[in-house]
Amino acid sequence: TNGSAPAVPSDQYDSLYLSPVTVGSSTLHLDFDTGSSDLWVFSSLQAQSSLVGHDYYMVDPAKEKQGYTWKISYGDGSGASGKVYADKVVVGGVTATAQAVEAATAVSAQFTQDVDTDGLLGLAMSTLNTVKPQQQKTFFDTVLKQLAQPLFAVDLKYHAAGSYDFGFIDKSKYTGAINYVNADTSKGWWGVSATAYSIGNASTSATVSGILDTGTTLLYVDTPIVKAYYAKVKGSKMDNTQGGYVFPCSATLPDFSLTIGGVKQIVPGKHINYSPTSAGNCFGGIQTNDGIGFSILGDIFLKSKYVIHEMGSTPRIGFAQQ
Ligand SMILES: CCCC[C@H](NC(=O)[C@H](Cc1ccccc1)NC(=O)N1CCOCC1)C(=O)N[C@@H](CC1CCCCC1)C(O)(O)C(F)(F)C(=O)NC
Repeated sequence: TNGSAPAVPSDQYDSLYLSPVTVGSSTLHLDFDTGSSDLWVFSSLQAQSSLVGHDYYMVDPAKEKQGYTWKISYGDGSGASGKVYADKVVVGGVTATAQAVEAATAVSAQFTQDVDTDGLLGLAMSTLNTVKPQQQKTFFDTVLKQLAQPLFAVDLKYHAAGSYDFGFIDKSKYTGAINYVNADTSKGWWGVSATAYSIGNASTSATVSGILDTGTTLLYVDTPIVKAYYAKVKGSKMDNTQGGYVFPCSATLPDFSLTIGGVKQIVPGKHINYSPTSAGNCFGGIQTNDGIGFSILGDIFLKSKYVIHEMGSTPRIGFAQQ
């Protein structure tokens, strides 16, 4: 089988993308996240007050995996925890009959106040799953054998609805050739490395290693690269109150590219103007990975590409131009 689910921006800046998923008998809107491996949902186990504005999973005690718990914390300091159920999960017509559904008993304030997100669907390796006493499979791992091809493809778009394809490559969603590289899954993520970057049409050799991450809004790379980029943006500065590089909203932003598998993967300058700030300037889509330890190729990087994540005998990543 195969199937496709839409990926709809949650706001006008593409802060995150939401996809409809049937969990048990409810349809929830989840953030598909290649940076983590838990499928967790807002649930009837939470206080009613934290459910306001959310769709949520009505737990069935008969489906509980007795004694199983989960607890996850994310790079931005948010987190959630709860209990585990085995239930039907359907994504774009692809059905997992007994998927581990992690029902929240508690979520951090950031999730409660973000009323669009009803949970996350992790698409990293199952080795990162937080369920105890026994780690559980991601949705992708659960359905892998029934998929026509062992892959999912990510088609996030700039200020528009895109899609996640499971089990097939949709030729209508890209142009030109697909360029494949082996994925480094040793840390549980979809790891890639670049051998150069370019700002405008000037190329510089450098090793940039990081992860593809649909659950991260921006593109985080090494500080020297970030400095070199904003040196080309008149009026740009590091603004600690805003938490990153900002610039005049009228600035012309150069294109940025990373060379992966010998092919330049270009991020259009337009995509690097992420959003206006409360201070009247604009916040950059490229920011420093200081404190993270590796680069994160998030939505700013992904939204100009069709990216195939193939879990074959050797995991591979395919890049194509949208
Ligand atoms: C800087 C290091 C990464 C930060 C990254 N978070 C982000 O990128 C959040 C996502 C978000 C958008 C809207 C509302 C709420 C949250 N955005 C964010 O921090 N910003 C601040 C800068 O401006 C852009 C928006 C993250 O933790 N991503 C998680 C998944 C998110 C967790 C919070 C809810 C949304 C999904 C991740 O799984 O992708 C991870 F890999 F980073 C991770 O922590 N794995 C364990």
